[in-house]
Amino acid sequence: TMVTNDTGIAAGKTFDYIIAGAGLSGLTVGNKLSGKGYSVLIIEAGPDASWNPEVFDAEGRMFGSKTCNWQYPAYGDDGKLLPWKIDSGACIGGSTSINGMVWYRPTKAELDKIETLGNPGWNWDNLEPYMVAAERNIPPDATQIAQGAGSSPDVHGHNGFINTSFPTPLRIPGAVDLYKEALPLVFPGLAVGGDLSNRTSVSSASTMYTIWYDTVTGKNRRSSAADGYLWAPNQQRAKLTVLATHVVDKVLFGQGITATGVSFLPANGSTPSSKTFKAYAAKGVILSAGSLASAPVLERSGVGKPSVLKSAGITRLVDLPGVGANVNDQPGTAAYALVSAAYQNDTSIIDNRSLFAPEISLINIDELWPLTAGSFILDIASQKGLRSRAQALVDAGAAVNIFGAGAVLNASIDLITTHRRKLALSIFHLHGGYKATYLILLAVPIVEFLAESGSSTLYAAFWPLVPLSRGHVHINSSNPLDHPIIVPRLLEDPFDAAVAVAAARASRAVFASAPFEDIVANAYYDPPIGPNGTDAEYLAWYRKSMFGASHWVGATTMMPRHLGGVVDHQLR
Ligand SMILES: Cc1cc2nc3c(=O)[nH]c(=O)nc-3n(C[C@H](O)[C@H](O)[C@H](O)COP(=O)(O)OP(=O)(O)OC[C@H]3O[C@@H](n4cnc5c(N)ncnc54)[C@H](O)[C@@H]3O)c2cc1C
Repeated sequence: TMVTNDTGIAAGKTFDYIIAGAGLSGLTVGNKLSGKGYSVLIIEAGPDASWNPEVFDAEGRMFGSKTCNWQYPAYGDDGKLLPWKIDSGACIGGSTSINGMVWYRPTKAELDKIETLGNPGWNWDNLEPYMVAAERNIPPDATQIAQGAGSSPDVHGHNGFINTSFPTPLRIPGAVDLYKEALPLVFPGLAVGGDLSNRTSVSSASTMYTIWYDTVTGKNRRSSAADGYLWAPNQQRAKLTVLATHVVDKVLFGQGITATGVSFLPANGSTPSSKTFKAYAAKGVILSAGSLASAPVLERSGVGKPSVLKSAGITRLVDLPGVGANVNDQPGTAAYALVSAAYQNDTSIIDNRSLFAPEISLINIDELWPLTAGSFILDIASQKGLRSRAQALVDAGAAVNIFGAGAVLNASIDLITTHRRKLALSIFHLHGGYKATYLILLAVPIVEFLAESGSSTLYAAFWPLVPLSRGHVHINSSNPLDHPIIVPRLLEDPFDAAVAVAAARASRAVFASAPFEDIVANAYYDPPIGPNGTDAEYLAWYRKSMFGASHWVGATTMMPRHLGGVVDHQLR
């Protein structure tokens, strides 16, 4: 495999495929296509940082580091800069060179919904073999198992390219024990286990990461997409070229809007016009510049929302308003409890390691708002008005699970998912408040809850997992070296706000629970909002302290065009 910064390797040349972005998607697809004998050029804006311990040492990275990080600015609706920046990988390996490395599988219900959204074939049964093929799972050893790690071998691959394992040694086993005890008290019904990839029976477990333990150096090492698919000695390819430190400007189009190649330029220039080069693709161009950069490439190429293209002075080729719309990330924050003096130096409770989130929980809606007699879900079920309204939605092709009088109505979920914001709002109007949204979110976890330790604290980081709020990313000019304008609009939707407040309250309850009695000196340390704090107080704090959880999706959505989609089920 050729990895180079030399423009001449690509300028004016023709390849079977050209790929924009050497991150998770670009490297994986580039590896597979070149492995089948196609000539492939991957153009990556960032450098090769394989030498950098911040990238290869799994614990070498500090939170907020600028190495290999775009740190995109984020804006409010009012055009003002937000106080936090957006982390996104900016070197070979993309975000897998800087991410939290947390590894677990989605549920079948979640994956199957991608298909019902209008994407034939995108379901659990078809995707599961690829999950198996990607992974080389290293089971926990006896010490790790004794400390709460577990492994269900049949929910892992064992011969793939990405190493996954528990860290050596496991982090804060004493505190994790307490978390495992306390979490089900606060989230009744939460199933604690050892392996979070076993999603049929486990929703809280010690964390596995995309890492492997190097016995020579005694360090945990990051297993990035580059590690698995580019640098690995047994993955070298005669026909794969990676051009680093070059930015893809546009896709070149021929007749019938067929992609014929790309224009690109060195990443360190400031005026693009004089330094733009072209490379040609005989079979296809693949955009994999990440969820916040692929949409801008499309817009610069003349594909997007007409008003955006017009104000950037770009000639329109395709009117596709979904480009850059529908952006969403999970709004995260963290709440801290002060650890009592006696435990301040106990490394089984508090440590200084930078592997994120030793225990992770995925909270279902009925664990956040328990389903008890008299709770709103039973109220809703007994309300005739909602039943008939919901029936109307079902008749219109919506997917609604209505639990009432022992009956469960299930239907296609097309409409409710694709228009879920609209339908959620119409249900709101019927019943007021967010509670009715319960109807459409029963099947998937709605909060991710990470149990952690700080320097003198224990803390929980958390976020609504399926936010209904939507933001956008668009170009501001035709200059490919300018950052796009990203407007996240986190926590705009009332349902997201309700989930956020409930998660924040629950985090305090965890540290105020009996298992933490001896360990915690102040469960309400930061924020200093006590047990009687109002929802408004919690929400105000949440909005002030929140950041994007770095799981951005949506700007080039795969779904039918009439629903706002950008690519079809074959990613075209
Ligand atoms: C801080 C952080 C923590 C995360 N934690 C986790 C985690 O713990 N577990 C998990 O599963 N996921 C995590 N993720 C998410 C995961 O890493 C991403 O979902 C995944 O890497 C996305 O893959 P991608 O190929 O779409 O984009 P990326 O991997 O980001 O790759 C995109 C590449 O395109 C390049 N590029 C951008 N613009 C251009 C251009 N114009 N021309 C050429 N190249 C360009 C970028 O430099 C980058 O290398 C995290 C992400 C971040 C940022």
